[in-house]
Amino acid sequence: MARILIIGSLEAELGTAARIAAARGARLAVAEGAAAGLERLRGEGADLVLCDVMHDVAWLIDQMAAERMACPVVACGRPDDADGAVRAIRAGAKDFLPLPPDPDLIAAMLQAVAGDPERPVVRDQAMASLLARAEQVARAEASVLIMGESGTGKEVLARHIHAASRRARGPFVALNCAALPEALLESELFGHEKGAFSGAVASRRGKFEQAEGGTLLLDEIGEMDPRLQAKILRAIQEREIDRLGGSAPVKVDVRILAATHRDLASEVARGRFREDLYFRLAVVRLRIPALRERPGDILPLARHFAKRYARANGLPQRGLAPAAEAVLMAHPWPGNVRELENTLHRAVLLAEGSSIGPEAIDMLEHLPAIAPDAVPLPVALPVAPPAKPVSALVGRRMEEVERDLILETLSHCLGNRTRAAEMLGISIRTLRNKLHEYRAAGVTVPPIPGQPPFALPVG
Ligand SMILES: Nc1ncnc2c1ncn2[C@@H]1O[C@H](COP(=O)(O)OP(=O)(O)OP(=O)(O)O)[C@@H](O)[C@H]1O
Repeated sequence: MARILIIGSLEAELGTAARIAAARGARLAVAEGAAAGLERLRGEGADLVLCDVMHDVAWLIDQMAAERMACPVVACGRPDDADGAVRAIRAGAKDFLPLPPDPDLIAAMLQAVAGDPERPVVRDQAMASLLARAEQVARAEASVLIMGESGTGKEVLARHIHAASRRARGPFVALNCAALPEALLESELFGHEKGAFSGAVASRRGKFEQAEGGTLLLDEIGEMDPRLQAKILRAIQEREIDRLGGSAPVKVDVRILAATHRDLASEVARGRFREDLYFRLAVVRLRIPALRERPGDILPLARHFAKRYARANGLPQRGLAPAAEAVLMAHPWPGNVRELENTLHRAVLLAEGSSIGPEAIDMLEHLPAIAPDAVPLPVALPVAPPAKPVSALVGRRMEEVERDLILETLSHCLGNRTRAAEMLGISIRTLRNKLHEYRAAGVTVPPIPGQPPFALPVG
């Protein structure tokens, strides 16, 4: 369940955004202004902040950075307030949500921060027995280590364990340990006292305290620095944590789930992961098979995503043609469920007939990530439909291929930045920076839907 902090008045159109988010299961908190919002973030944290551009978004973002808070901020305002939008984006807002809000955009934002609230789709026997085991261990209090390749559904499984546990009514808090530099990760996890570092003007509770009575997922734990590994071990063993700069430990009642795509046992053997922490975390180990190891899940998942993305895009529901099913079954899915999801998202947008045919199944080739600040690429660049093998791209410059892919994806998404970034597996900010570069080089960029092309010069 996503925890959203809304900064602004609910009487205006922001209230509509709040109602849509609440109807989709988000847990809401409201603050009247940026200072009050910051105060709530120090206390309870949030997965996402929606801030009306009437308030000082730039101050809020600066303050959050100074206090080492990593939560994304989305600015909201009238679509004709281009100045407000530009200011907010320049200040570091992740996105601009035009009001009145588009329910699909809110759904996409919620999904991006909190994953899919639905039950995992499972058909293959390998996965069904894993799910049964997960439900069985959910009721215990032991830590669980979830292993599996990237995109196999580790976070989905963690949420399922939380939902099936006695802590289901408590919060589920997730933190990606690979996404943050060490200092930021430390204060995200443990919080800090006033004066702990130069920007710490007030005390703040970290994720451990925010997850009180619930579950904390430490995603990509294999990437964690050994110093922080020691602190996590202490939190599990002693059930208490130390805020940065704190003088007394704080008791915490939190169940820890950890996920990794690495083979942690061999990380231990290489001296890169603490053995004692490994044994603490791995009381129960669940390994999610790669999608190619559970072919029985491919078509049920594909149908599920086809339905979901048709609904999200306001398109008619279409089934998969047998030839399209054959293409899906023949692919090895190195990017696992996330790759399948992106493929079906594209297919729903590309399909033209009464069913989704093989021509709409447009697999991506797997090349190394290009953008250095992109989120780990679940499916990599560039596009190579079956009729255009990757060899056709040989001789072209990487940045040129990347540009074509980005612009093409954006026009498939009818200019919708949030969806395009999601499909490309990069952050909205990376997408925006790229578009800005292209525009500066004189390339035509599809406008934001419902806005004139010049309204938002930053993309
Ligand atoms: N069984 C499933 N049913 C429905 N959706 C799924 C399932 N498994 C994965 N997904 C979807 O696939 C995407 C990737 O899943 P998830 O983020 O849980 O993978 P992950 O293994 O945690 O990835 P990473 O290692 O990159 O963090 C998500 O959008 C998720 O909703």
